Amino acid sequence: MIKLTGVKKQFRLPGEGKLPILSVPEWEVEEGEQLALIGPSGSGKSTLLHLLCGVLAPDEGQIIVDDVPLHAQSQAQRDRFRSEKVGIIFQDFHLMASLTARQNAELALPVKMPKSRKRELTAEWFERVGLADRMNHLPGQLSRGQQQRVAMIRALIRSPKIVLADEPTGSLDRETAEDVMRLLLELTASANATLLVVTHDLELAAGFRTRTHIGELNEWYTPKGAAHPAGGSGRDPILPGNMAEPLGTSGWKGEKLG
Ligand SMILES: Nc1ncnc2c1ncn2[C@@H]1O[C@H](COP(=O)(O)OP(=O)(O)OP(=O)(O)O)[C@@H](O)[C@H]1O
Repeated sequence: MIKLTGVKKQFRLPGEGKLPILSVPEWEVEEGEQLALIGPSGSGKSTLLHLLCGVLAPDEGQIIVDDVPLHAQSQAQRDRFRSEKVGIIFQDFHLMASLTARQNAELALPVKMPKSRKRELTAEWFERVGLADRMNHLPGQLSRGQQQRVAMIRALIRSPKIVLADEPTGSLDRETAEDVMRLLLELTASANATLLVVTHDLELAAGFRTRTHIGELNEWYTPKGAAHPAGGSGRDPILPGNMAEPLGTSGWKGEKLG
């Protein structure tokens, strides 16, 4: 579903030359996989999401997402790819304050879709996330957790093949964060969408069966395919207390990439 080969990304800083950000020799994510992306601040997690949805292009290497060679596409082609195939969820929801929750969700639907179909689809989705009675409220009249649920509907309503979430629970309290993450995992699993979540929350990351850690110096670690120490529960008892060490050396039989 996602395959990166020899990807390099750097940014040009005025007066300072080029700053290397990401160097990914090889990395694959399978269709339907749910993956937490963790790593220190500034290690390039958001940059990676921007490359995967085509906002940015790599300086070198190949990025193939759902059979689309993004590295070989124009910005316009990548923009079309993003609107058709990718759902994106942000830490701060990015809802339009002057539109109702339902109107915000409808923004993601094709302009040409009949209004009656839009109404039907949004009603179904608001029911699914438990907000059927809040559809006509403005974002400012909703709690932060409810706003993130609306943003989730907007990201998922077109049934994207890939869902990218950048710190989706970063501005929520613990209980709400857990609820929102649970819902995101359930909704993407039932749609067989591939989910990548950037998070600093190690407790939430521990709930993901697959994780990739980007460390200092662009080191990549992934426990993909490793036997899970916690058996069937999907939780890694090692991770939260052991973040001084990268995942690949923490007791997981992690495969170090790069
Ligand atoms: N447009 C840009 N121009 C120059 N430098 C940039 C640009 N975007 C990001 N960077 C730099 O790239 C590095 C990686 O940024 P990025 O936002 O991807 O990291 P991150 O791992 O998501 O960090 P955080 O966890 O703090 O959000 C940082 O040093 C950042 O300053």
